[in-house]
Amino acid sequence: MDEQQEMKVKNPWHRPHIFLATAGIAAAIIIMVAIAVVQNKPLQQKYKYGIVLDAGSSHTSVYIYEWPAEKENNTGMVKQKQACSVKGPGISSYSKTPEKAGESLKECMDNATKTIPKHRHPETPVYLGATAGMRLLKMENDVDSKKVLASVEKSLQTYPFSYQGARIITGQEEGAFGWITVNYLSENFRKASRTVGALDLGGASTQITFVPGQQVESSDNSIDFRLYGNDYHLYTHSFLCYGKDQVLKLYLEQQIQPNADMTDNIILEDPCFHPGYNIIKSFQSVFDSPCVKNLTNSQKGQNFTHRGIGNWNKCNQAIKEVFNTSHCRYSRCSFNDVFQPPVTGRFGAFSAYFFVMDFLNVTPDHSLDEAKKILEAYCTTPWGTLKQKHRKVKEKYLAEYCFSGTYIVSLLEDGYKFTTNDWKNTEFIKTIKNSEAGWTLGYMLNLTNMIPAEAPDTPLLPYGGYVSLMLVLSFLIIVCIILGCIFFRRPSGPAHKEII
Ligand SMILES: O=c1[nH]cnc2c1ncn2[C@@H]1O[C@H](COP(=O)(O)OP(=O)(O)O)[C@@H](O)[C@H]1O
Ligand SMILES: [Ca+2]
Repeated sequence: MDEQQEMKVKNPWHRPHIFLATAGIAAAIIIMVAIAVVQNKPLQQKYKYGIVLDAGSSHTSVYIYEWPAEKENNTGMVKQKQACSVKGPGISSYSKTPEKAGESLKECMDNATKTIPKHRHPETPVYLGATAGMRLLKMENDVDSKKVLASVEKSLQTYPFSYQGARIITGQEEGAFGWITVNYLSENFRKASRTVGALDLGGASTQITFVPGQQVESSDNSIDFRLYGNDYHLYTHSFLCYGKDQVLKLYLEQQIQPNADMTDNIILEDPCFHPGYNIIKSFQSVFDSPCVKNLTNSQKGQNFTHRGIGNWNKCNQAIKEVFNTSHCRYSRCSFNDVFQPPVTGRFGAFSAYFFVMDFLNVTPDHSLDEAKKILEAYCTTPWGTLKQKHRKVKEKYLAEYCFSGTYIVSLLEDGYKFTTNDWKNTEFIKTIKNSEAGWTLGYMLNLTNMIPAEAPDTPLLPYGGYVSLMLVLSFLIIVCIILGCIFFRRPSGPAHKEII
């Protein structure tokens, strides 16, 4: 055999079965790599969007939510993309200039137009829900409240989105949708875990919602949902006038005891305000709501001196007076003759609960007694010292944190009958996984039917597992074919002999 012939025989590529095997493995590797690349390539996510305006008593917020377009019915998928705080007061404050209510939304709605991709605009729903500020305005003046709603409606209809209506939501809706939001974001529905109760504190009303351990005796307080294959029977109540701004009016009304011939020299020595706090206020500014009594015209023009004395014990005692516990037509009540079963389980307390407790640095690690000590120290701090220390904090908030914090503790303890253990089970929260806790998300999920009543049929394997299994099986089949080729190929010809 000459040298050239020997080279030819020893070159493995000249043996078809080795060539076949190598080519097969290479093909398998290329296919696997190709699939892996396609699989891991960040697919261009297709998102859908929804907008909810929370028209609260003190201000309006515009929330934009987003969710992957293909997974609408999967709980845990909808997230808050953006929140925009509308400049100026809540829409109910525009009762005498209703056209300004609609105008006030412009900046945040223009923002939403920029944030949401243009091709999604026509299918993006927009909802406006107004809460207790508008409930009170409606009680006071139905025509004015309709004008305000018409004004915001007109403004929202000028945008390229799918306008779905502006309305005053009920207190039950506010409570129930807040509960849905916190449990949806905590994935308690999907995992069928124990739910958490929801506590919302606004400026004009406050809500408590939880799954009770006993029958709800009053139909007004009962609400049922079937979510993800489970039935939930909720207890919920909304106390109008017990948000932190309106309850301050109730409290001041009790403190001032106006008489028919009020003089200009009335001085209110207030234990819930700081020593050194001394401000002249008009009676009108306190008695300007249906939560408190009507003033005569002469009383309306008069002023009083609001003087702080910073006495936490007296403040706490005085606040308890806003809860009427003298009557209860049910087996048990919270206050004001409202049925309430004993609280049970964990609670998430949001909105003003969070703002106040966050400012006062009260955390779930503090016991109820420690929280009271912190409040006592804060309430007795002179007003001048506080203003020096917190120059950037709005003066109105700063002056009212003593009252609001003491009210929160009293609402939980004296109002809802929280024990020290229930307090430990309560967390003050602003957001869950970057989405704000509040009624808006639950409201949108409900109106868009995004939480299915029944749990969807889950595939045997998750998508990732399915792809991996298919890859492994394909690889094994290819290897088997190649081995089969090698194994069953009859050894023949001189080339084969010469290798051995
Ligand atoms: O930073 C803050 N510190 C203290 N209170 C705040 C802060 N931001 C908002 N608030 C208060 O939270 C409450 C929000 O109530 P909202 O306007 O939602 O009323 P509603 O829910 O009763 O209609 C108001 O009392 C408002 O003053
Ligand atoms: Ca609110």
